[in-house]
Formats: sequence, structure tokens, C-alpha cells
Amino acid sequence: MHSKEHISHDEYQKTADWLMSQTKHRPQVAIICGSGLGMLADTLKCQDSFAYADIPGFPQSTVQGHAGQLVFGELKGKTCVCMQGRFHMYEGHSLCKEGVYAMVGGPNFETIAEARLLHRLGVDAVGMSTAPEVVVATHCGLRVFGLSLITNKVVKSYEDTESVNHEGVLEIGRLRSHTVQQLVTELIDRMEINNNDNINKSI
Ligand SMILES: O=P(O)(O)O[C@H]1O[C@H](CO)[C@@H](O)[C@H]1O
Ligand SMILES: Nc1nc2[nH]cnc2c(=O)[nH]1
Repeated sequence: MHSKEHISHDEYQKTADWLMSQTKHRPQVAIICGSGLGMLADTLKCQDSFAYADIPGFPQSTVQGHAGQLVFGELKGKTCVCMQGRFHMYEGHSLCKEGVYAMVGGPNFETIAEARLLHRLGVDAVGMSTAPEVVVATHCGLRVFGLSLITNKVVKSYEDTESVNHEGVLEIGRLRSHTVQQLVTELIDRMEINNNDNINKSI
């Protein structure tokens, strides 16, 4: 099992070859489901699911609420693969060294001082992921659409009685699951695979 060490191209290839030998699906769309959004995989038809633990050379999910499964299937006539669970720097995974991004490392939420600093820097939303994934995907030449569900208000005042916790984040994911499923379903329906001009026009 790989989680933190450098993974060679050959090792990636072995993992890909194994997966391709286990499913007939050949995905045109890949979706990374963060906390509370694993239910997006439920929208796929004709599913083939693989626990990360059973996939040779695949890292393991350690974040609570991440199922740790790769789910292949069809959505609106397009072949998709959903990652139910992703990987973070705070789990010990390294970051692609190229690119410019802004994120917090986690797993703790911002302190009030950090939240104020981020606000003053012009940050509108904070997360612990997404930026590294986009950096790597862009490095690989993939076109990326990032979608974040805003689950909570960042606490910026010592007088504020609200606080943020992971359970609350997951709960908002559950409450918004139908809307997010509809949004992504519509998005994929409108997506013109292999026609980048049309993607820009129709979304
Ligand atoms: O990256 P995802 O899984 O969306 O989860 C995010 O939400 C959690 C905070 O509740 C953190 O684990 C952060 O990384
Ligand atoms: N850093 C950070 N990540 C989150 N993920 C969900 N909510 C938050 C938040 O308030 N801060």
C-alpha cells in the first residue's frame, strides 16, 4: 500500500492496469467526492466498486466519513468514476511542487487569528483540499471543474458563539445531497466530451 512515499509511473501503471482488468467501464469523467459528498457515487448506474484497500498500490482513506471506494458507473450516458474519499497533506501526502495555490493544511480548523488573516488577504472560502488536486490534474493536462459546498461560516470573532466541527460539515453535506446530485447530474448531462468549446458555452 502506498500512501506517503513517491509513487513511480510504473506503479501507477500497474494500479491502472489492475483496475482496467476488473471493470469494463472506461471513464470519461472523474469526480473526487470530499466530505459529505460521497453520495454523488449513488447516482451512477451499472456500478463497479472497489475498496481502496483492495486496489494494488492505492492509498487509503483515513478521514472519518470517507468510504474509501472507487466507484465506476454510468451517468447520463457518460462513463464516470467517483472517488469516495480523497487524500490530504494532513494525512502525510505530499503536494505537487509546481503551481500557485492558497489553502490551509488542516486537519484543524482555522484559529480566529488565522481566519482574520485569510480574510484580510482576500480569501472568500477556506478548505483543506482541492487546490493540490487541481495542481496535479492541471499538471497531467486534465481540464478541471472544482465544486465546493460551503458548509459553514468561518469564525472570525472571539464573541462568536458558533464553532465549526467535522460532524457539522458532514451534516450539511447530507442536507444538500439532493441539490448537489442534481447539479452534478445536470453538469455531466450538458458536458460535451471532446469538445472544449461547447463545455465553455454550455456551463
Ligand atoms: O477534504 P474533504 O474530505 O472535503 O474534507 C474537508 O472537511 C473536513 C473538515 O470538516 C476536512 O477533512 C477537510 O479536508
Ligand atoms: N479550513 C477549513 N476547512 C473546512 N472544511 C469545511 N469547513 C471548513 C472550514 O471552516 N475551514
